[in-house]
Amino acid sequence: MIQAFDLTKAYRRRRAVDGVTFSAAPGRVTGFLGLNGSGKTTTLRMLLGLTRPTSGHALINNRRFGDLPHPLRQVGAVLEQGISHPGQSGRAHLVCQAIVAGASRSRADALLESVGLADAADQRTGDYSLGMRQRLAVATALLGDPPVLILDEPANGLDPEGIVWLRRLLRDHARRGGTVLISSHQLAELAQLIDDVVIIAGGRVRCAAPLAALYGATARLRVRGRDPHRLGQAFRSAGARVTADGHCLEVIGLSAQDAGEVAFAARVPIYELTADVPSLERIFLDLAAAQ
Ligand SMILES: Nc1ncnc2c1ncn2[C@@H]1O[C@H](COP(=O)(O)OP(=O)(O)OP(=O)(O)O)[C@@H](O)[C@H]1O
Repeated sequence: MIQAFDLTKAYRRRRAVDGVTFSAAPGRVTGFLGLNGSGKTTTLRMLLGLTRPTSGHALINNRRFGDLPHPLRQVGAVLEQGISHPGQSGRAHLVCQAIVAGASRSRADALLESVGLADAADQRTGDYSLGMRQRLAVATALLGDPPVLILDEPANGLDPEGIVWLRRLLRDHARRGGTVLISSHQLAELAQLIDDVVIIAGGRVRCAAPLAALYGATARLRVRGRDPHRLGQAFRSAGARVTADGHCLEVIGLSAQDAGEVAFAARVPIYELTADVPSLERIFLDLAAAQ
């Protein structure tokens, strides 16, 4: 579990992060989205005890990062590239890090295999491509087999096969009860991976919700039924915004399932019900723009 409570970071007078509160739950993948400069990296660094908050605090599994007894066994992080010495081989880097994390050499070898770097293990990391460095960073994060993963743009530089691999890895981690917090600009990819979403803009959280609820709340339904007037009233009573378009109604604020239930309760037969669900990209841009 990751919890941020009113996290604030000011540089000189400017607040890069301003009262950020959210949580990322075990068993779920949480996407952390924001435009460039919105405060994502600063927030993630505060979660990991790398940047001291001006105010507020963060907990990982109910403790501040600095109070975790075995931090590398509790949290794995991918924060930036260039974590390894360019003259060191991938294997040497991972074996050194395994010693720090209290993991075995055989775990390092197994991870090289599972991230697809076995054949390149003895190459200098300075000669690695961006995608290979990302794979090595993910392997490093997994060394201590931590339940919590915090990943800043881990898909950067990964080819399509690498993205599918990462998606599987993170979903499996969550399925086993792990907590995953991931920032990414690749929204279409992210939409296939995440359960919950936190959107940050100008250092503030604009939205924190399950992705399904966000889609439901922003979906535009087109409904045609026997009695548009009565149907419109029933939808409005259920809290939706309704506009009439000829014999059809446009409904915002209800999921297709809820709209069906409302129509059933109002005893109005439905002839047609289609949902126009906006993409995560559209939702994100609308929320990020509403500063
Ligand atoms: N050490 C620092 N000193 C001064 N300002 C900083 C520092 N670190 C970050 N900032 C500022 O804080 C704001 C948020 O930066 P941050 O790196 O957290 O954004 P981000 O959402 O991760 O952006 P990106 O997607 O481009 O990586 C930016 O305006 C940045 O210039």
